[in-house]
Amino acid sequence: MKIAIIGAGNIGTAMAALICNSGAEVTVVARGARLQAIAEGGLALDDRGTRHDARPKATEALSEVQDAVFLCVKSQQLGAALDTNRAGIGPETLVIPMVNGLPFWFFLPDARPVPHTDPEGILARLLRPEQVLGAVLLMTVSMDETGVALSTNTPTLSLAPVAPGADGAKVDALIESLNAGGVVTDLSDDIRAKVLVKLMANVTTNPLSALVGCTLEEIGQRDDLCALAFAVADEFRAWAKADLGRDLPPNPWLRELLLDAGPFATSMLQDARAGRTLELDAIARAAMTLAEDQGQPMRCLAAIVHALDIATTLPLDGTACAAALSDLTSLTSLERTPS
Ligand SMILES: NC(=O)C1=CN([C@@H]2O[C@H](COP(=O)(O)OP(=O)(O)OC[C@H]3O[C@@H](n4cnc5c(N)ncnc54)[C@H](OP(=O)(O)O)[C@@H]3O)[C@@H](O)[C@H]2O)C=CC1
Ligand SMILES: CC(C)(CO)C(=O)C(=O)O
Repeated sequence: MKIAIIGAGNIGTAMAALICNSGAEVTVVARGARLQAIAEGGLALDDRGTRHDARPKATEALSEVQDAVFLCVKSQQLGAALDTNRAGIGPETLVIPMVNGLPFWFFLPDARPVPHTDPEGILARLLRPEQVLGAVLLMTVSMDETGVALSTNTPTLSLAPVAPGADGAKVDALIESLNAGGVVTDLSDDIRAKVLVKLMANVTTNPLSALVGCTLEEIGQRDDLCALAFAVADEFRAWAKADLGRDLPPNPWLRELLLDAGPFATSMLQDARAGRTLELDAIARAAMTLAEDQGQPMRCLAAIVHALDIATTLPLDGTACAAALSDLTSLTSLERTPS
């Protein structure tokens, strides 16, 4: 199989290093110094002490049609990444956006749009719903200063066509390649349920972690942070039930997950520390807007997003952090006090 990975950050590097083990012909799309480094020295993943070194092809843009293309960029970068690589994506190419957040395809094949996820309409224009595979990746990856991806758990991936009419044989062949490379992959019969559970974990932790500079474990351990995460979870769960008829796991499940995750800096905290754009549109604003449209605004999440929007540096330092936490905590206690 010809498999391309667009984006050679945390997830793209980890995926490329593993898929190269499978015998597939792998091409990585990167840019700038990262492209040069991969072209010259390959790339590597260190999975809890086991190292996977790989020498995929490296290019600035795809020029040959692929069997499958993994989009390993941030959600707000999907449109531009697709556009630049149009030559590698034919009508039969499977396209797998490996992003967190509420995905642009969530309501397909219905026409209902997911706000904030395809602002320029590029994804809708360039992709046929039948060629898109929804993906939920459970993996924690960061990168060391030499460009080696570091992961702390076995990558587990769920995939599923987002609309009827997908090429089932090609999907099966892709799943076989992924498993052969060491990405534990299944074909999900309810990918949207998995998206919502993963998003509940991200929406409750990523923005908060970027604001106050805490790891997942710290959110689980500190009562003040955990209360805020739970307040967002309550809002998100209420929207998912009212709008989508979906039940999501309860708060004790969330706390267990956070404590089990250990001292991991979320991808949004990594972005905050590096001064990069935060992935708030897909992870927070999409669901916030849908909930607002339903007359059920997510006030606590909106307050965290507002605090991120007005911050001059992120994560917040000592005094600013204490003030923001005090404001947020008073908001959640007001919400929980019956009038
Ligand atoms: N890290 C994690 O543990 C997890 C992350 N995720 C999700 O996975 C997705 C990817 O995250 P992550 O890997 O951490 O993000 P990174 O920011 O580490 O990687 C994104 C990479 O894509 C590159 N890129 C962006 N646009 C293009 C383009 N047009 N052409 C080529 N390269 C491009 C960026 O390059 P440049 O630096 O040049 O901009 C960067 O190297 C996100 O949605 C994230 O939320 C999901 C599960 C876990
Ligand atoms: C690994 C995990 C679940 C941590 O929140 C994540 O998806 C992220 O960092 O974006």
